Amino acid sequence: MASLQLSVPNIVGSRFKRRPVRCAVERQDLFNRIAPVYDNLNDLLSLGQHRIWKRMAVSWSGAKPGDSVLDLCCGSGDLTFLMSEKVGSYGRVKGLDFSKEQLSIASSRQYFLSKACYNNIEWVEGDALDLPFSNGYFDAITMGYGLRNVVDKRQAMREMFRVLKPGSRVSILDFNKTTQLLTAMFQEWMIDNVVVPTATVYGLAKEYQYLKTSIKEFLTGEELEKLALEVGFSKARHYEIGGGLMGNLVATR
Ligand SMILES: C/C(=C\Cc1cc(O)c2ccccc2c1O)CCC[C@H](C)CCC[C@H](C)CCCC(C)C
Ligand SMILES: C[S@@+](CC[C@H](N)C(=O)[O-])C[C@H]1O[C@@H](n2cnc3c(N)ncnc32)[C@H](O)[C@@H]1O
Repeated sequence: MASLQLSVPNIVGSRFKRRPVRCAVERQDLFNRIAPVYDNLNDLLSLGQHRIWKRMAVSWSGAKPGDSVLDLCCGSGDLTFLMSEKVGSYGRVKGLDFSKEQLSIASSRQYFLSKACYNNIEWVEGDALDLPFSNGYFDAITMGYGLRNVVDKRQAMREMFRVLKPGSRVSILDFNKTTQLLTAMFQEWMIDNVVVPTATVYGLAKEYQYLKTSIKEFLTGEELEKLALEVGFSKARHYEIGGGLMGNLVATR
């Protein structure tokens, strides 16, 4: 088990080849700020349901024992740990994120959760828009609640296509920009009347208000499928889950 230095987590060095744009720096700062409460608020505000949605995303990725896989925008590592269990000790998992604080939480969790297979995880501080990996490197990719947060969704999709092996899949879980009026109204009501008031207790109101604007600016399931096909994926299908509140795009290279 890698020795953990809590102050300096076992993260591979920064692999930024270009400076993130201002908007990306603002998002980087946002996720650094919410890192200490992120996991607990996800459990509380989704009544633990997000763990089911994440397991579905990992299953859809097609990851199997011995694979080399990537969890993009890994944050505190929820999907990274699930992918680690899926590929086992002979597999390899890279969890990439540009938030040092999120990666620090992930690295600490790896140490305290201390499952043998978690030795197969490498944490990488990097940019989803400029991945530090070779073409055709991964057997599967997951991206949980990341695509909505990157400043250039097309570039992120291009990079996922580039680093995937032919015939392999990417599984992208996020909020669903639903076209169902009642679902949209419920989603917005929950954010306004439950999520943001709860986050306010932690002094994070504006960070969680961002959820609403980011969903409004996101792509619908149909638009996500179209984007995946445009960048070169051979197949793309968006599944609505969680009563339509969430969605998962599965695309095959
Ligand atoms: C795991 C979830 C969200 C992750 C997440 C993604 C972001 O882009 C953020 C941006 C800014 C701040 C926080 C996040 C963030 O946490 C989904 C579940 C957690 C949500 C915060 C709760 C959403 C509530 C649903 C709209 C309604 C749930 C109804 C029912 C209890 C299942
Ligand atoms: C909502 S969190 C999702 C974390 C985790 N995947 C999960 O499902 O809980 C979004 C993550 O994306 C990261 N992120 C956003 N834009 C990024 C980029 N361009 N490169 C790398 N990470 C990015 C943030 O730092 C944050 O940790």
